Amino acid sequence: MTSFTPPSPAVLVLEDGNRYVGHAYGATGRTLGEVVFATGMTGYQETLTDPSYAGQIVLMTAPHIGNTGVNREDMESARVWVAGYVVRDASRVVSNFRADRSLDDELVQDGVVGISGIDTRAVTRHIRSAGSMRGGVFSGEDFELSGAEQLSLVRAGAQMAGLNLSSQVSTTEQYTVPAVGERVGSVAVLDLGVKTSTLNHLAARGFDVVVLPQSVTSAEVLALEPSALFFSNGPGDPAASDAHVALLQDVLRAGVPYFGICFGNQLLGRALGFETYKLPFGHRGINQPVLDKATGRVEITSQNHGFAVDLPIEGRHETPAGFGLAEVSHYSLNDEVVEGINCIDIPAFSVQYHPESASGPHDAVYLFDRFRDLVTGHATTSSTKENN
Ligand SMILES: NC(=O)CC[C@H](N)C(=O)O
Repeated sequence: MTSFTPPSPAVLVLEDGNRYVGHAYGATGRTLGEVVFATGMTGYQETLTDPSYAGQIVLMTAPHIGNTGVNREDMESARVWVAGYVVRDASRVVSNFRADRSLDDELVQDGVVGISGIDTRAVTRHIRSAGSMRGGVFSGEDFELSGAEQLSLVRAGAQMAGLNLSSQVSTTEQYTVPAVGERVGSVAVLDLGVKTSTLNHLAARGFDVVVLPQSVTSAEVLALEPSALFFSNGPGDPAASDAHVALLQDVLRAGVPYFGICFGNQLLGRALGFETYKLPFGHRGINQPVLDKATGRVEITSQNHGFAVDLPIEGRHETPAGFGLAEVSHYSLNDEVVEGINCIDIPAFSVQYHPESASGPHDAVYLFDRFRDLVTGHATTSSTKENN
């Protein structure tokens, strides 16, 4: 006779007092973080291993999660980074030829507390109107805590606004990913939570990719004499990253070409002297429409951000930090949030979305070619200047 073990209970508690009871999934215990929703219908493994999600309890709107398991090739970093995971229906069967373990096992291995059986549509609709907020998932013994105790733990948790998380996700040692094919130069990458796909895209454009810890100084970056500088995506509030902003300003003043993705776009905005602000519930998904103003082309993009640069989408703007003119190159067709910055007078640009996708459509991959062309074009211009 087989015996049925009922799933053990878990609860998702939001800081406004809302509670959603479901089943324990992944590691058992307690976790706190900012509750955000992600709308990608595919690609949960890439989402979970994107370091930008550190400190966040991620809720998937796709109702069925885990069916393709976890495999080695789709890791965007060495581990799952989300602080917690909320799903509707956790697949009990792994069904993919590439899978080498289940998502449940992966979450347990990385100590990530999750919850399944949640009406994720209801939570998403609530967050969409009330905004992202702090929350907690409680299972095992922590499920037995009183509702009041759970709520006070949630309310004592860190707010995402003002949080610097770079040191939690960055490499501590410098390492290099060698250029693939014909070498065009080297790019210094500030690892603020970089994804593997991004490094591979840069290497595939002929760059030796020198990945640097987030604690590096501008003097150390310049001593490497890189052909270009790149700032990655990453978790936390860009307004709490003053040291990275100062580093970027120093390197831009030295004339080094720059490309930034997501956090790297927000930090370029700040380095130019503009402000960033927190969005009500952010953009997280793989079908976010963005307009490329220069071409009029609409790109369907992969996104994951809760903050944005405060800059009018029309016109060119004098940069308060003295880097000449800058303009918005791309903006969101959903809500006109800035999705890209182009500098007119210095060789620097960035996008708020994810051209490396992983997961998501490949519409924006041309930006890596644009970066290579900026660097090689720039090298030609400087050597022409030197020759004259
Ligand atoms: N993916 C990212 O780089 C995210 C940037 C920043 N942490 C945000 O939430 O907006």
